[in-house]
Amino acid sequence: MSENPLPFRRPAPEAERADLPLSAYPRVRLRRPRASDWSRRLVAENVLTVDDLIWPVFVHEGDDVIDVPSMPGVRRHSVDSLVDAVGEAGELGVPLIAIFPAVDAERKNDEGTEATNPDNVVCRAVRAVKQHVPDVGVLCDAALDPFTSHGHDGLIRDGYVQNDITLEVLIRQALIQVEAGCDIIAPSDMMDGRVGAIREALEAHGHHNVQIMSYAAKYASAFYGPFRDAIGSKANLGKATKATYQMNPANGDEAMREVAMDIAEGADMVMVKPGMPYLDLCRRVKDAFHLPTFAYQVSGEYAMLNAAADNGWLDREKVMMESLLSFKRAGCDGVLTYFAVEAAKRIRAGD
Ligand SMILES: NCC(=O)CCC(=O)O
Ligand SMILES: [Mg+2]
Repeated sequence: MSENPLPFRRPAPEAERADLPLSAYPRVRLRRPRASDWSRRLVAENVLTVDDLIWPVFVHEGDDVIDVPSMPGVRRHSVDSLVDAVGEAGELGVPLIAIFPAVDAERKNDEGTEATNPDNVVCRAVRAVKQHVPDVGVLCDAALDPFTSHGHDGLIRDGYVQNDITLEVLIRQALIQVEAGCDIIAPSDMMDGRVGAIREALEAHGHHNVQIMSYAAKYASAFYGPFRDAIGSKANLGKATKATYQMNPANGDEAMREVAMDIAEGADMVMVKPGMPYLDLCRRVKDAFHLPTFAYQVSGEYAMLNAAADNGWLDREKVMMESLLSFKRAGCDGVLTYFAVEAAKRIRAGD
């Protein structure tokens, strides 16, 4: 544990105190190692590599490719154009993509039944990607929000998103995605018990090596707005809140309980979401649990950096790289980011 369990600070013994850098100036000058580029590189504590990048992508039923206005540079792909885009990401060395569907309105209903259709657009996209770009890992969400006419992640009875009946649907959704070739299931619904339920079903069906990356600490955040434009769920959700299942941004200790529960239920890796406003949780989770830990730099974070850059207020490439490096410094093993391909290109170019 990094926290000091004692309620008071132990005074440093004299010998230790003599080594404190502040008292040692000018013997100690922290600027010495910063004086040249080679030295800054030599002592860098963290580095962002292409292996740290997970690329979220959008796919829809049509043959056209549609720009997402609130996420400059992000597109809703057709299955064919998705395969090409993933091919390019794979060439750059991006290890994993996350596929999100924009589902046609007429396929949505209150029960989200399209989520369990083995020929839905997610499964078709997974099959196509695994056929043409087999060396890139594929992650799929388990959650109903892209498929429900109310935009919630679960089934509603008596005006409440019900936990236990939703689990049954999530299990079926996870299984069809795995049968289509998905490598990692990422439950993003925040129902209690979903990781255990999905893990049990995967084991029972012989899918022993399918990993679960749990959206363990997923907050009821206002930073998801542009994502809802991209998958077309914003109008479905309207002014409704997801606060009865996603976490309160005020809470940190509760996130630790969420993570502990998901690990106990069989998660191989966990995620904190959103990213930049929640870096404290990344650090706490990594320090406490020592398992692969990821952050999702969500659509609103991407949109905000782009909007400022488009106004000339920020240097887009620099804030992209700095924001991604901050996830490594906070203890993350990797980051889901809409910048993944661009960042990979920059890393490959050596700058
Ligand atoms: N389950 C995936 C998301 O909800 C993504 C949110 C975002 O990028 O804003
Ligand atoms: Mg949970």
